[in-house]
Amino acid sequence: MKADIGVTGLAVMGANLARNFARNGYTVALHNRSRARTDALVAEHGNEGTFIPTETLTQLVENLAVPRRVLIMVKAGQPVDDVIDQLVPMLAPGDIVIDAGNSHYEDTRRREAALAAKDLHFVGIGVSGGEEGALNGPAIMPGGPKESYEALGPLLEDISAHYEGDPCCAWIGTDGAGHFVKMVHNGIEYADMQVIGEAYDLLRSVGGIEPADQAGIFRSWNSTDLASYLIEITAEVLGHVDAQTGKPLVDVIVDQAGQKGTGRWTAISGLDLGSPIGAIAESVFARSLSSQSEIRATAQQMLAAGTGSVPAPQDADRDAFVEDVRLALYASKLVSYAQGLDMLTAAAAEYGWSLDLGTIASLWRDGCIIRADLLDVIMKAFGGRDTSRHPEPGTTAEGQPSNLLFAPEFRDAIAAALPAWRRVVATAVAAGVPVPVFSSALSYYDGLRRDRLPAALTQGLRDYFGAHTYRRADREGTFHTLWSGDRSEIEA
Ligand SMILES: NC(=O)C1=CN([C@@H]2O[C@H](COP(=O)(O)OP(=O)(O)OC[C@H]3O[C@@H](n4cnc5c(N)ncnc54)[C@H](OP(=O)(O)O)[C@@H]3O)[C@@H](O)[C@H]2O)C=CC1
Ligand SMILES: O=C(CO)[C@H](O)[C@H](O)COP(=O)(O)O
Repeated sequence: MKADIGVTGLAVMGANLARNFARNGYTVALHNRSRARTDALVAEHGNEGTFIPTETLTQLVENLAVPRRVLIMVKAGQPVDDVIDQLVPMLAPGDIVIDAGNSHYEDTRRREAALAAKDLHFVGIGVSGGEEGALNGPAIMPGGPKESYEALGPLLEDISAHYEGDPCCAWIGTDGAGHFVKMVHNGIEYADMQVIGEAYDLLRSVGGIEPADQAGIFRSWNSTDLASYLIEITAEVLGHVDAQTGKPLVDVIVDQAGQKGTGRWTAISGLDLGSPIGAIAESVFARSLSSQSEIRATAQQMLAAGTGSVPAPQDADRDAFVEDVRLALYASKLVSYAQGLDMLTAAAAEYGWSLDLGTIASLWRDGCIIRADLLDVIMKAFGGRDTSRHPEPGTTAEGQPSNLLFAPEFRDAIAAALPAWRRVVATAVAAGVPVPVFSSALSYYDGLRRDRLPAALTQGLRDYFGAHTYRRADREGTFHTLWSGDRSEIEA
């Protein structure tokens, strides 16, 4: 008996994906660099399906049906190259190598080109959903050659999450497109968590609402248009009491947020593409600032003067404040999604990918960390799922808004939230509570809408010190003012 797929790398994600394939009726060959993980998986879960444990990559390959499908789920970076280098000499044209880790999309582009030259298919897929998603159904974002999706897609769709019958998996685009989309998913994930954190901080620092009571507030918000996995688990975390101290767990956890790199990559790519993704970038910087423990400790002594404060709202005012914060959170969240999707459009143009925003939003409706009711509305705003990527019926991508915020339902929602959003940012500034994403998102929104931006002055200054020239609003051409001469204007 040959296996339908081989999985190498059996830590949290690989082991759970392998079990997911097996539970869906596929025969799975298993391999891990150190044998112990393979043995543990078979010992603990061998009854969940048909596994073929192997000791070496050679054995793994020998046990695969043709075309061979090998899924790599090892630590991102050099380990992926190491495994590919070992696998390639053992594979034959038409075989498929799948990298399902959080690899950088440029690495995926490089690896895809190298394997294509050997007539091998290399498929970089983004997987989201953490440990539980990997086992029970993650969101899957596969890139790579479209023809490889014929041999691989059905397996991936079977193990993916499903939203109202639609698999949360569809071919995304060539080479690194799948990993790029997963990277942006994570960038949005960073912003989502940061706006939740800012809401929590405001409710506590200004509203005087303790974590246990906030758990109830977040639980109630999960029945509004904020309904999402992250809001749901926020209620769980805020409601959890530390068994050792009796304090809310959130008060015991060190306030320094970790990061493994995908958020940073999103911010860097945004800069490279010229995409204004300030809300996402601010969420990365917020984690960086949180981790600067020494400088923060010094600043608390050196920069103590002028700490803001506002009176805590009482009773009815408090309810109004809570609702204001909810609306500010929702508006800021919409802006970060708009920025992430806008960045996908920029990347599609840069890399020649045909990214369909409706399809991408549809994949994020379930299984992934940013899953939210909102994503079904976003999918519909972008014309639904592209049927050419998936056999299910759907509408065409024609008439898509050029920015999420232009879709009527979101334009109206933000307009309704705007007064509350401004009040919340103003209150936060007065109280000295940092709200980098609430405020950056609001500035993005205001910046988009403003008829004249101070960029005109920036251009004037650039022309003054560097003869960088400027365009005029009243006629065609490029101009330079002779600043150190008679200050007449010449056509450049
Ligand atoms: N954890 C999560 O929630 C998510 C993780 N991901 C991504 O999935 C991938 C796997 O994540 P996770 O399961 O957490 O595992 P880790 O990222 O912790 O990687 C551990 C695995 O990599 C193997 N490994 C490390 N170096 C090498 C090497 N040089 N050669 C061969 N194998 C090596 C380890 O083998 P050994 O046992 O021998 O040490 C082990 O199987 C990562 O890219 C991660 O970013 C994606 C979505 C969610
Ligand atoms: O990909 C994921 C979820 O979608 C991983 O959990 C990833 O590790 C999250 O990023 P970070 O560790 O930087 O918060």
